[in-house]
Amino acid sequence: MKAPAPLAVSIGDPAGIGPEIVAAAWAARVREKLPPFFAIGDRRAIEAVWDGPIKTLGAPTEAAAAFGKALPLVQVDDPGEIIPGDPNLAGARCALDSLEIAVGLARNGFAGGIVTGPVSKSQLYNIGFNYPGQTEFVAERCGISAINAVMMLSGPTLRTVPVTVHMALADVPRLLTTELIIAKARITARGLIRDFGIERPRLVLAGLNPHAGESGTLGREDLDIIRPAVEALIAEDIIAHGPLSADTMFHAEARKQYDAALCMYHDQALIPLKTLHFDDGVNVTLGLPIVRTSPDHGTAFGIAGKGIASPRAMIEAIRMAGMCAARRLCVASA
Ligand SMILES: NC(=O)C1=CN([C@@H]2O[C@H](COP(=O)(O)OP(=O)(O)OC[C@H]3O[C@@H](n4cnc5c(N)ncnc54)[C@H](O)[C@@H]3O)[C@@H](O)[C@H]2O)C=CC1
Ligand SMILES: NCC(=O)COP(=O)(O)O
Repeated sequence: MKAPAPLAVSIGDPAGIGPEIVAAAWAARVREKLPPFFAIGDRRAIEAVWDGPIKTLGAPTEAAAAFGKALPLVQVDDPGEIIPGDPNLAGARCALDSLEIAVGLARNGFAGGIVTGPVSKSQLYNIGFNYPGQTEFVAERCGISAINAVMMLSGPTLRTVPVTVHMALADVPRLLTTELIIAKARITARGLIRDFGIERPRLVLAGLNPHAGESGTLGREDLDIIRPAVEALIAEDIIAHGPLSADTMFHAEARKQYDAALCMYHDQALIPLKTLHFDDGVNVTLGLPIVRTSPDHGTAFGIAGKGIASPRAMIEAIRMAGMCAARRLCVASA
C-alpha cells in the first residue's frame, strides 16, 4: 500500500520551545520509529538551539529523500533575529506563516497531515489573528465551521473533549447548548471510528455543576441541557452516558468505561488530561478533511533554548498524525 506523504510540522513560535522539540523529534526518528516529516519555519531559529543537520528544501516533494540524513525544512520569510524565550511580533508572523503553509500543503496533498508547534496566542492576537486558537484557523482554511472542528486531547489512558473551549468561564452557561453538545459528540464519535479505528466509541458527558447539579438543586444545566443531549445521542445509536459528576469520572477504574469524555469547559477537560499526561498528551482536531495534531503544551518561553524541554509530546503528536494519516489512506484505498 502507498505510504502517506511526509507530515508537515510547523515549528510554532520561533522563540518558544517549538524549534528544539521538532529538531529533537527528528533526532529520535529511528528509535521512535517516526513517520517521515519536514519542518516549516525559520532555519536560524532552529540553528540557535540545535547543531544537527538541516536540509532546506526547494520543494516539499524533496522531504522524503532528505529525511534520513537531515531535518528537512521549508523556510518561511526570515523573521530576523530570534532570541529563545524573548517573543516578538516578527516571530508571531513566522509562526502564522508556518501554520498557513502547513495547512495549504496538506490540503493539496503535498503533506500527509500537519503537526502544529506551540504558538503564543497573545502574540498572535497582537498581529491581528482573530481566531481563538490554531484549531479554528485550520478549520476555516479547510472550509469547516469552527463548531464542527473538535479539539480532543489524547493521552495513553484518557481522551477528553472540551465542548466549549477558549472563552471566559462566565460565558460558558450561556453558550452551552444541547445542539452544541450533540454536534461535538457526533464528530467525536465519527473521529474515533475514522482516525482511531474504534468501532463503537463509548462517550461519557460530564455535568457542568457540582454533582452534576444534584437533581437540579445545584444548577439546572445538567438536567435541562446536557441530559437531553445524551438522550438524543442514544436515539442516534451513539453510546453515551451522563451527565456524570466531573469529580468522580477521571479515576483509573472510571476511565476504563469510556473512550472519550466530553467536558463542558476548557479546564474540565484539560486539567485531568494534563495531570495524567502532561508529557505525552496530544491535541488532535477531529472533523477536518486533513489530519491535524499538536503537542498539548504551550510555548514554554521560560525554558526555551535551555536544552531542557521534553520533546515527548511532539514525538507523540507526530506518531499520532502518522497513524491517522495511514488509517485514512488505507480506508480510501480499500
Ligand atoms: N498548542 C498550542 O499552540 C498551545 C499554546 N499555548 C500558548 O503557550 C503560551 C504559554 O502558555 P502556558 O500556560 O505557560 O503553558 P506552557 O505549556 O507553555 O507551560 C506551562 C509549564 O510547563 C512547562 N513546559 C511546557 N512544555 C514543556 C516541555 N515540552 N518540556 C518541559 N516543560 C514544559 C513550562 O516550562 C511551564 O512551566 C501561551 O501563550 C498559550 O497561548 C498553550 C497551550 C497550547
Ligand atoms: N489549551 C489548548 C490549546 O490552547 C490549543 O489550542 P489550539 O491553538 O490548538 O487551538
